[in-house]
Amino acid sequence: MSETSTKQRIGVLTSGGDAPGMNAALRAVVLAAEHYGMEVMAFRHGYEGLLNNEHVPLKSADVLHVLQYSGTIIKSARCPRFKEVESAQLAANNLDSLGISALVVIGGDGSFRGAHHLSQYWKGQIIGVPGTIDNDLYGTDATIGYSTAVAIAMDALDKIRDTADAMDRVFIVEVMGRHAGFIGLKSAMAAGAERMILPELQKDKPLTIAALVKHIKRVEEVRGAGSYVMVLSEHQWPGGAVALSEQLEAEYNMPCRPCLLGHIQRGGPPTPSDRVLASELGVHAVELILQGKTEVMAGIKAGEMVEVPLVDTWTKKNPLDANLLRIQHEIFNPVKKSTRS
Ligand SMILES: Nc1ncnc2c1ncn2[C@@H]1O[C@H](COP(=O)(O)OP(=O)(O)O)[C@@H](O)[C@H]1O
Ligand SMILES: O=P(O)(O)OC[C@H]1O[C@](O)(COP(=O)(O)O)[C@@H](O)[C@@H]1O
Repeated sequence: MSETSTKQRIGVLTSGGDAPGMNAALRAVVLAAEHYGMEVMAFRHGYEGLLNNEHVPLKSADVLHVLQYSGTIIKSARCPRFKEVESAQLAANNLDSLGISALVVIGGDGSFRGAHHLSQYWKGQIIGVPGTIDNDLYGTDATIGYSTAVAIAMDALDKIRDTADAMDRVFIVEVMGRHAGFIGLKSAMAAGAERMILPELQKDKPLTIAALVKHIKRVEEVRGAGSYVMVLSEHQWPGGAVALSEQLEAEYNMPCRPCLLGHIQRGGPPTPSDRVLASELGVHAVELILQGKTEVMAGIKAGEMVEVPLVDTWTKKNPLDANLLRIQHEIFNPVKKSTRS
């Protein structure tokens, strides 16, 4: 506690890959904390800032008009050394020296693992706020940033469709989500893609070029010449969309173009859904602190605020939406089961 203040002091940081809406979550944490008579100390550059004592007080004036921007005003980082015991001990000492009694970690599953690691050496409260475009955290229907990433991917897919249609071309559009196909599935459905290759589906039935070519040809037989747009989650093919499209051309003489969306999916104005989700979850995190909770993630389930044990968020998995998969694979697939071999 600072000498002049008797207010409860809480810490906050953003960690891992930045996600659209993180600023809205920060704003919500700061406004809620002030509302309840607490003060906020932010650590810049995620866990790096916690280790380097790179901290800055955050007041409501600092978070005015930030919720419409992606990125994070306190910066984010990946901090591999945080896995070490000495790092957690150092972080605990730094938090105690600053009189911080609770820490809000805005990030993904790695950041929550880091929070759990810290909890082994620090007695303060720790609350997670799900901030990742990948939507791969158990216990919440949505993570902050996911809606924006899907909207960006859909917008790109719509644009690709225009040129693909004009030239009767095959396109492979690579989207983010190293281990999770949520962005791929939702954007593929939203944009009417002919095919999607997602990490979860790859486990049962890995993609082969022969199967892909067969599907492309069957679609052409059914519909006539036209466009074929495929959504490929990153890391699902050696060399990604570029290598796959080169192989299609070289080995099957099938003109194909790759398009990598990459970090575009993490920028631009967050969608209304992400802004509102981040606002609700940021306030919820502060209210969980007031309730004395620790080692939980503030989440949302069927419109209700929930708290999820931090460990569950990465040890358990949300499956891909089975109904969306069924519709994509069976109802929207131009190639019907009876004609597939
Ligand atoms: N097992 C772990 N123990 C301690 N810290 C971890 C652990 N896993 C991840 N972290 C910390 O969390 C940071 C963010 O994790 P990362 O997986 O990169 O992003 P995200 O939180 O978005 O999933 C890492 O750079 C590291 O500092
Ligand atoms: O920005 P980086 O470090 O290149 O990481 C890219 C990765 O970050 C993400 O955008 C988000 O992942 P995390 O939430 O795990 O950080 C992934 O979709 C992508 O694979």
